[in-house]
Amino acid sequence: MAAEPLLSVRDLSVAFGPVEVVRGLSFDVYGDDVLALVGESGAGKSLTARALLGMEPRTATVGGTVRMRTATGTTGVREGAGRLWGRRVALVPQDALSALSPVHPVGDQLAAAVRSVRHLSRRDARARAALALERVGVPAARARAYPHELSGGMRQRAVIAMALVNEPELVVADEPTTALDPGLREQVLRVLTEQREAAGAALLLITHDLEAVRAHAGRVLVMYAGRHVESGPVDRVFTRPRAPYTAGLLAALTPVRRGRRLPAIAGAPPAPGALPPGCAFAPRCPLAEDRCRTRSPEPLAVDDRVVSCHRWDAVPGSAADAAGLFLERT
Ligand SMILES: Nc1ncnc2c1ncn2[C@@H]1O[C@H](COP(=O)(O)OP(=O)(O)OP(=O)(O)O)[C@@H](O)[C@H]1O
Repeated sequence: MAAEPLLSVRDLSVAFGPVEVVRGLSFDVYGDDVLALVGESGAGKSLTARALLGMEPRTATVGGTVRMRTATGTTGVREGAGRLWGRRVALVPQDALSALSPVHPVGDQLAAAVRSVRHLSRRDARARAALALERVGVPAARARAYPHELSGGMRQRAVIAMALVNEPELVVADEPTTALDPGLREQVLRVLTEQREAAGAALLLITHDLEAVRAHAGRVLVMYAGRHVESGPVDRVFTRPRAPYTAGLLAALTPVRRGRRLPAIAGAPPAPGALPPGCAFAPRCPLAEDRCRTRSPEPLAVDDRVVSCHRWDAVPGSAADAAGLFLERT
């Protein structure tokens, strides 16, 4: 891992009017990283990604800083984030149709993207586009197809090619395979991770699929109700979660006691604007005590990770035992 992060996010907040839906979020992405962002629906994962790209909704107010390392060693800031789009940072969205124009063949769209950042002839740009499509498994002959003429899997491959064609340093993929049939998801995700590796780009992967995180990510950041819960190396966090919320999420992966699995943590996250005082997870947490209900935990460096939980040292030492905390309550 490079000593200096490619992307540094500090105290990021995203608010709609008085309601903060992302709050005090800090993390780094390194040049060779696959960082997964996980958490239940509404945790603020997509808005975090959009804010990094300068693509947040117009009604949102973004605070904090996002800095990106430049070739000269100085840093860029979020004020320029809109301009980073397409060149240094690229997005793979959930829905391929929203990323592609319905009225142009995919090859032409890729070639236009190439020409938007490079002075190349049409022919050279088209050749580059065809190569990018071939790399992700879209045969050259399909470059002339319109998006609606491609299958869902092929379309998502084309979007991955589009994201990588201008050799970005960071790819942000927001649930890149959710819209696909389950059988195709792993295949397309593998294409994305292999291609980003070949291109030497870092990947910020937003997903609900914890198996995919285990298979493809090096580090993970768990969010709850817009805040940081736990972050660190996947192999460590998945085998020994330090925050009860992480343990509860992982319970879906870990057979606890006589093969029983927990389908989901009981209860639901709080609505934005109605967060309880203290730790937002306290009402659902089997380990919560008084201080959890009154004081919000600050991120703390513990061994190989950062954890935002007052009770981290009371979490059992294995993922299965920690998941068992939640089983007691079902
Ligand atoms: N344009 C908007 N206006 C107001 N609130 C919004 C807007 N977009 C998102 N939100 C709210 O912000 C919170 C975080 O949304 P976000 O889409 O980032 O969550 P997420 O973690 O990506 O969820 P999912 O996994 O379902 O995609 C949610 O409670 C959502 O309702």
